[in-house]
Amino acid sequence: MNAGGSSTQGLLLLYGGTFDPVHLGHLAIAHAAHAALGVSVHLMPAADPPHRSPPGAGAAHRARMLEMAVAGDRALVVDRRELEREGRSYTVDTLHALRESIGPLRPVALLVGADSFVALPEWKHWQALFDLAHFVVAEREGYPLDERQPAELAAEVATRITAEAADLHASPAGRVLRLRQPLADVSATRVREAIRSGNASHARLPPEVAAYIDRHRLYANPGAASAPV
Ligand SMILES: Nc1ncnc2c1ncn2[C@@H]1O[C@H](COP(=O)(O)OP(=O)(O)OP(=O)(O)O)[C@@H](O)[C@H]1O
Ligand SMILES: O=C(O)c1ccc[n+]([C@@H]2O[C@H](COP(=O)([O-])O)[C@@H](O)[C@H]2O)c1
Repeated sequence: MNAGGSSTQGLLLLYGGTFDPVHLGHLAIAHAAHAALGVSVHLMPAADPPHRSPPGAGAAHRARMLEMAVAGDRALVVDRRELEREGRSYTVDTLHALRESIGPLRPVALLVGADSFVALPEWKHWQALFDLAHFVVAEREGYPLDERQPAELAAEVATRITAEAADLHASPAGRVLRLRQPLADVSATRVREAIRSGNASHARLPPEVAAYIDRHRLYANPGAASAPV
């Protein structure tokens, strides 16, 4: 198998998120996953993310900021599949639709942060996800994976964990790889809070994204979410 990623049969690595807005922590783990797995990372903004209150910026703004953040970066691409679907962006629905188009054999992996992963048992049909994709779990400041995993998740992980990236290229789904990247202590919540309270948050953002937020006055007031792109 070609682990280099250009083949249509190579590992497809999806990185779903609200990206409200995309920040340097997101880009750091995407690059770490690219380095570990040798394939491009498809950053997939959720149109209507489950299990959280509505984003501060509309989907069109969030996708535009992502496109600016990855422009010219050959390791990262924006994947718009969840923007093209009505209703809540449940991951299991996204993966079923993907499997209908690519079939059962191509390896697929989902990149998630440790805080998302420890909440996996709250996701829709969470156990079915392991039949559809691998997981690549990025460590995150404040979320020690070994301590925070609920027992039902730890039981699933115990039989699936691998330290070998090659295992994710060798089967379609079902393995869990831990990504030990340098931690970037950044969150979109803190970025939004800083902007709302009048503080610049540029150090945590790609410069084009910071300029876009300023230009469209995003996150400064509640009406900005649906303002035109
Ligand atoms: N600094 C980070 N380190 C590791 N993982 C991260 C980091 N920031 C985000 N992630 C992961 O990226 C994915 C998408 O995150 P999301 O867009 O919700 O960003 P966030 O910073 O967690 O946002 P918010 O504060 O609004 O919840 C999630 O799986 C999350 O765990
Ligand atoms: O499918 C679910 O039930 C589900 C519940 C929570 C989160 N997710 C997905 O997990 C990814 C990260 O979510 P978030 O809220 O941290 O941006 C994003 O792709 C979400 O759609 C999915």
